[in-house]
Amino acid sequence: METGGPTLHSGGFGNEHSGEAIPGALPLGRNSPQRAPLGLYAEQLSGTAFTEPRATNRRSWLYRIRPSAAHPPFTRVANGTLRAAPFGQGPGEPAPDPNRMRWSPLPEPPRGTDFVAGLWTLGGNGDARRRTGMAVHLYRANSPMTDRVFGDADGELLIVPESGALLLRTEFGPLRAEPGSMALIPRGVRFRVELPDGTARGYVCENYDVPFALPELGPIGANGLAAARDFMVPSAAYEDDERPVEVINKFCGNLWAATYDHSPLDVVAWHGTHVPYLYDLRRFNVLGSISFDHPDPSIFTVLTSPAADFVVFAPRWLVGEDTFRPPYFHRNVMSEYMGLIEGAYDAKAEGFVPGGGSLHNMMSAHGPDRETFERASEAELRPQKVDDGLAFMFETPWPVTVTDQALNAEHRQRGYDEVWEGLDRTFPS
Ligand SMILES: O=C(O)Cc1cc(O)ccc1O
Ligand SMILES: [Fe+2]
Repeated sequence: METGGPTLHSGGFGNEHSGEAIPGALPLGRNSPQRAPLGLYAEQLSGTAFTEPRATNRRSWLYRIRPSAAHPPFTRVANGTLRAAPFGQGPGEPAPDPNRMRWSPLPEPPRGTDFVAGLWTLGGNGDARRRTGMAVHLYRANSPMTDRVFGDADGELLIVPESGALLLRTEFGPLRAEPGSMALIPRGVRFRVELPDGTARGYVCENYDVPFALPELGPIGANGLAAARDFMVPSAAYEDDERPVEVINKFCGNLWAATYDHSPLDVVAWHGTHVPYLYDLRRFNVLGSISFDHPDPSIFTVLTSPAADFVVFAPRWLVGEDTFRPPYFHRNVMSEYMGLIEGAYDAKAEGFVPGGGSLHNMMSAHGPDRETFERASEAELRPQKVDDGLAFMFETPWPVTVTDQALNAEHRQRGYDEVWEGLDRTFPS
């Protein structure tokens, strides 16, 4: 039985939140009363070390019908198209590759593919066993998860829907993530994905590392970029289902499953800092240059962590005088995976399409394609609104090693280098 729909409340990213599906279910004044209210079991879920400083400590207390501990052994199940760090080290796995790469959207999945089965790993870095680095996944699904629930011990999941909404039924309550929003599921939090539109497609940044946080604002001041209060948390809702439910646990890169004799989404009340969030990317307060030059895209950072920044290219005005306005040519120590949620991106005239993606690895030279370069070099520099698309970037300090399936995918666009062909010399000889 589900109590409550996807009602949300604001309360600010990183704050102490709480939820209570039945009044009185949440203990007051202590976390572990001798007997928790309503016969519930108290359980702590720690996302950071117990001793982590207050500002970055993440933990929640869950008050549930049955303790998560009551389960039979986990056994290995097939990983499908999911892969994990370390990448590029197993036999036959591609070595880190400096070439620029671009992909068209994933092909349609077989009928009956749910969110977990539809996860397809593009690549990543670090090592899930050492809690460092990140992975880039895409997903495509045409079937809701039924009688199974997923939890990722390896990291938090930043989910970016591109097509089709996701109804994320989490231990903390439901979140409905539409294209144009992002959801953040903390490490270890269990959830089931339903598909209100029947099908869904999108991107996932799996962060093995220190959890995502809002970036500091420095000279920007007290406001701007993503506002803490725009991160919504679910209202508590629980399932009281005594039926077999398979819990899939992603652990050190592999999938393990155990069948519980009840739904583990049975949390009646909770409080804490280790909670799922939903954020509408159009709430992002875009800042930029109002004089000249194209700012570095770090100004568009929504969330940051040591392993990855999540950067959004949202509608904005370009007013730079005597300025080449699209992204400049560059070589970057950081590695850039980009995806497109809708429309077009101002550095690429064609080929970079919604549901597709590009990878510009550490120090690989990239920037505007020839067509964009020529157009922007001649453009009349009136104030111009860029509002025909929504793109994002997962930017990571370490090279992204792609998986064999990504390197050899039919939907990888061979010949991507050609977009920079014909940038002929104009320097007089
Ligand atoms: O390569 C890209 O398109 C991403 C990007 C955008 C930008 O505005 C400046 C630098 C950069 O890497
Ligand atoms: Fe770039």
